[in-house]
Amino acid sequence: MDVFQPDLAARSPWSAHSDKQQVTINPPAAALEGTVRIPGSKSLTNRALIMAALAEGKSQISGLLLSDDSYWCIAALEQLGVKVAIDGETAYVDGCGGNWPLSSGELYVGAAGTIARFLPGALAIGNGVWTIKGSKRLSERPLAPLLDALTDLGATFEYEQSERSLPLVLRANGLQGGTAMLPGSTSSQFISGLLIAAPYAKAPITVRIEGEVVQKDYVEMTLEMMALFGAAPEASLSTDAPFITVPTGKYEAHSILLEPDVSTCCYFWALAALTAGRIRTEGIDASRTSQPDIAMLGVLEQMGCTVVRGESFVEVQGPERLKGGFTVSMQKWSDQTLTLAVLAIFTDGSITLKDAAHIRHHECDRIAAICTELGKLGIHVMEHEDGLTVYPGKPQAALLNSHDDHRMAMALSLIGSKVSNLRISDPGCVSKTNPNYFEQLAALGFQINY
Ligand SMILES: O=C(O)C1=C[C@@H](OP(=O)(O)O)[C@@H](O)[C@H](O)C1
Ligand SMILES: C=C(OP(=O)(O)O)C(=O)O
Repeated sequence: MDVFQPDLAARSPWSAHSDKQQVTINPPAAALEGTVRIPGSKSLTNRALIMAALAEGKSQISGLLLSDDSYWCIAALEQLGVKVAIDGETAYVDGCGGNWPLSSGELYVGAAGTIARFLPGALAIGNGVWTIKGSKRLSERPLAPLLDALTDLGATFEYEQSERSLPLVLRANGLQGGTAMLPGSTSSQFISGLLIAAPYAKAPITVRIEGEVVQKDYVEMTLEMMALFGAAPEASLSTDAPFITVPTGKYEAHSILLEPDVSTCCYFWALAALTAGRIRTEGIDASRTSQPDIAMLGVLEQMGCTVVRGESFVEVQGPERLKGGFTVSMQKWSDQTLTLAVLAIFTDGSITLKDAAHIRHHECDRIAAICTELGKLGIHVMEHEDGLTVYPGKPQAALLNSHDDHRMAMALSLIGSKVSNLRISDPGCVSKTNPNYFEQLAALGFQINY
């Protein structure tokens, strides 16, 4: 077994199964058929929580995700003195109007890239001294371009371990206006993080983006949410020199019902694809959602699935035989690279996934990790700098390592619909975005044993 220590300190009280060494998955006895209730979107939840906290007045956020990433977001906002009341999947947030009630303290953001990239700017608008810490992996993930941009706009950072990464101390003294430059190639979250804070700067901020933006739709999602909370950013994203200008102002409290998490839906749509089954997920209008992973549906159709896009549901029916033999650019929706890599095993031709070099900086080096784990199953894989090629094969049962990465665990679990006694280490890591994942599989007829 690999020597690999998950960072259990990043598991929140909303996690489950972090005490379990491994899960064994066996395929369901009957064809997969059913409706799966998917929890709220991580990306929408953390954006809404932070904007509601900055806003003037009381916001109601319904359809909230209850997972590690949202737990640490709420915990950090409470450390800043913001009152957040949770009732089921609804949060009531007493916004601070841009003046954080407290002016110093320590914030822990777990393993959440969204919080690590969205909070520094939001804190920099005020006056205070804040220590920000995160999981071991999050402390290795890139942050420098955002910190440099915030430094240029007036924030001061000191570093407790490595330069320009967590853990850090932020001395906030308001954000100046002006132009900030950010690269687009490493993480869209840097851009979102600066945009969220920008209305509270002392003068308008223009964010200029250098190079192509990975996962650009997440920037659009940020702009849409800012508009819902009353901001008026002006974006020009489709040009060679993309920029966004944000006028000064304040967010206004807003009541909002969040969509289910499309990234999580993808694992269930993939299960329908793999088993010639039929799975329906409720609450998503595929023609309107801003969540980029909705692109999965088009690729599933290319693989032979039948997809019904309802006004408030999506249903996927898998074919007798999945088709492969194509290349997909994952630049815009790279969280599903792992899911497609697993689907590729069970098709009639190799699949190449490209333009996803940035996922080497996610919860683990996802390209290296998926190649290693598929290799353990006897699957032929070619690793590329920006992706991988997966060749169809017959996986043998194995113990797979989830690399403390919720998407590794959820993607690898799909193999359990085809292979008996598939084992995955540290199943609790799914709680970053979907603590009840293995219970959802059990409800569909999988045998799940810890
Ligand atoms: O803004 C967001 O909510 C997200 C942006 C993406 O990150 P990167 O742009 O850092 O790749 C995505 O992978 C992540 O799951 C959510
Ligand atoms: C990359 C991801 O998360 P994060 O928000 O931590 O970047 C993810 O959920 O796949």
